[in-house]
Parts: sequence; structure tokens; C-alpha cells
Amino acid sequence: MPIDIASLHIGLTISMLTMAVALPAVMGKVNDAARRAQLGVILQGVGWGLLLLSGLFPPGSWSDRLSSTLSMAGISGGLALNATAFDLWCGHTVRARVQVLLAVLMTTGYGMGFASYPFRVGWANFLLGLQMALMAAALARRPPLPVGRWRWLLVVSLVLQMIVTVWRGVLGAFYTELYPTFLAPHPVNLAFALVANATAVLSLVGILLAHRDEAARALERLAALDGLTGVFNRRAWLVQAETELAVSVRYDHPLAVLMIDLDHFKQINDTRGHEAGDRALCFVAEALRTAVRAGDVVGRYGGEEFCVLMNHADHDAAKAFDRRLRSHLAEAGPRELGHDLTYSAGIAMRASRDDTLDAMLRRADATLYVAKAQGRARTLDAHMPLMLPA
Ligand SMILES: Nc1nc2c(ncn2[C@@H]2O[C@H](COP(=O)(O)OP(=O)(O)OP(=O)(O)O)[C@@H](O)[C@H]2O)c(=O)[nH]1
Repeated sequence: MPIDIASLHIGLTISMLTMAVALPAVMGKVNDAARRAQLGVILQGVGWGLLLLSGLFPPGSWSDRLSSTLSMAGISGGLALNATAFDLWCGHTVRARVQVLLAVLMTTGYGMGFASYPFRVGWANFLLGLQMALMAAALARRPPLPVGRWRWLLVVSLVLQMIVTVWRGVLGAFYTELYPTFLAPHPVNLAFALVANATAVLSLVGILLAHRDEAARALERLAALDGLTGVFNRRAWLVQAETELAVSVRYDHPLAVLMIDLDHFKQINDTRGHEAGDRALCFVAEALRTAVRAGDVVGRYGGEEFCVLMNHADHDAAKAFDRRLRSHLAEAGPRELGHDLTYSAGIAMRASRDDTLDAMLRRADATLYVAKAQGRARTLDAHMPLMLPA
């Protein structure tokens, strides 16, 4: 059965334009990366449509030149946008400049050198191939974010596209008689049309999986955070703290847990309203986030109770942190909240290799209880003799 290359190209254009319409509809509310991916597909769809349209004009006419050049802009601009979307999804630094530069260079060179068929075909296909190669290389690099296997789907799709694109470039530039137009019944055109149709589907699946991957990560992040203050919730804090404790045992570095409970918090709610109470909780969470070092873990342990796990912190470091926090609340509290805000706290250090998080929390909690009983607004150490007032 003879295969009609024009029909395959029409099929590809219809697939791309259908994807361009379907993607925004099925992806729902999207972020920057997904928007770039959608726009990239739209541009490529329009690009392929214009390339087909150019075949209807007299070869070499101004309308042929205009629609062909615009089609190149659409295809390479779309690729550049998709490249930045993939960078964002993988957590790489976005390298938009190189892709945009290639797209501009390709389109300008193609438009200016349109009169020479070998030049324009070689130029366009080599630069498109380079764009695809750079995208595939970026996707193959180990991503900073834990992304799914969709990136390999896209790598395969891009490498296949790159091979047939460069192949077309070589034939167009150096063996022009074998490759007089992109619809000529040459095996490379057949291979290109088939690969382009197959990879359009692969790319669509890749984009949808990347989007789903990101949504799942966002949901996981959300599930780990306290809805009011944005610090870890109790469950997530415990998970993180267990990990840090295991690392501290393995490398034998000191580790402290500070358990904090705001003083007379009920009064704030009762006299100033629940919203003032919420504001105070957010203020404390922000103060904790600012005061801790990288690697420390802050969590809301209960209503007005927070826990801080301090990594590499000996007893002096934990006390210094407590002093910093206390003086910040004393100074900024009245200014930002309109009232004083103090807390009581208990510090528990990791005592031995066999110490557990549970045991440390129990010690910190018991110490906190004594701090409250001794009059509040103070921090006590679990390893010091604790004296309850008579
Ligand atoms: N506004 C607000 N209040 C909360 C939230 N979670 C817990 N609380 C309130 O925090 C208060 C805690 O009160 P208590 O356990 O009696 O403690 P306290 O008044 O701080 O007294 P001491 O701890 O003994 O100093 C309760 O009134 C809770 O309703 C919250 O998310 N927002």
C-alpha cells in the first residue's frame, strides 16, 4: 500500500492542533511550567499548519516565503518553550537564553536565505536538531527533583526526532536532488512523518505525566505542612526528626530538641479574639523559621506548641538559639502584634547512641512542664536537676 506523505503531515498537523486545544482543557489550573508546555505545543501545531499551507503557494513566492518562515518560528519557538517547561519540571536552572537564541537564529537565517533551498533546509533542520539534542541532554541529566520516568519518554522522543530532522538537513543541504521538497516520496520523509506522528503522542503523554508528577509533589508538600503557620505539621516533623536523629547517631554529632509552648495563649484568644491568636502563632512560626540554621527542623507540635530539632547543636548552641528567639519575641512582639508574647520551653540533648526521639520528646516535655510550673517565660534543660516549686 503506497503511503501518502502529505496525508501523514496533515495527520501530524491535526494531532498537534488537537493536542494544543486538548492540553489546556484537560490540565485544568496550571503553573508556569505547564503553561509554557501548553504554549509550546500550540506554537508547534500552528508551525506545522503553516508549513502545510506554504505548500499551496507558488514555490518561491512571497506568500510561500512568509508562511514557511513563520512556520519555522512556530516550530522552533515552541521547542524553546517546551525546553524551559522541562527544565522547570526537573528543577534545573532554566536555560531559556540558549534555546531562544537558537530559535531566533534559525528563523532569521531561514527567512534571509530562503532563496537557496539547500541552505534553508540544511540550516533549519540542523538548528532544530541542535535544539532537540540540547533538550534531550538536559532531560537526561540527573534532575535535582525526584521526577518520574516521563523524562526518559521525552528523551527517546527527542532523540528520534533529532535523528530524522538532521537526516533531512543533510539530504536537503548536500543531496538536494534526492530531497527536492519535504513532501517528496523519499524514505527520509516517510521516516520523518512516521516518527513525528509517533513522537507527538509520546510527547503528549510525557507532558501529562510531568504535570501529574508535579501535582503529586505539591500535594505531598501540602500534606506535610501545617495549614495555618506553614511549618511542618506534627506527623511530618516526626518523620524529618527521626531521619536527622539517625544521621546524628551515625556521624556522632550533637543534636538538640527544643519544645516550646506559648504562655497564657488562651488569654490572647479570649481577650483579643481567635484571629489575634492565629496571628501570634504565625508570628512565632516565622520567627522560628528565621532564627534556625539550614538543616534544622521546625514543626507545630500541637495547638500553641512548637518543636525545633537543632542539628549539630550542643547545649550552648541550643541555649544561644533560645536567647535569640526570646529577645526577638520581646522586641518585635509588641510592635507587630500589639501585645507581649512569651513562651516556656524544655531542651533535651541526644544523650547516647541508643537515645530515641520519643525519649527526647518526653524529657523535653517534662522539662517544659517544670518551666511552666516555675512561673513561665523561661527555658530549662532536661539534663539539669529540675525543681518543681513546693
Ligand atoms: N487562635 C488559635 N488558638 C488555638 C489554636 N490551637 C489551639 N489554640 C488555643 O490555644 C489555647 C491553649 O490553652 P491552654 O492549653 O490552656 O494553654 P495556655 O493558655 O497557653 O496556658 P499555659 O500553657 O499554661 O501558659 C486554647 O485556648 C486553644 O483553643 C489555633 O490554631 N488558633
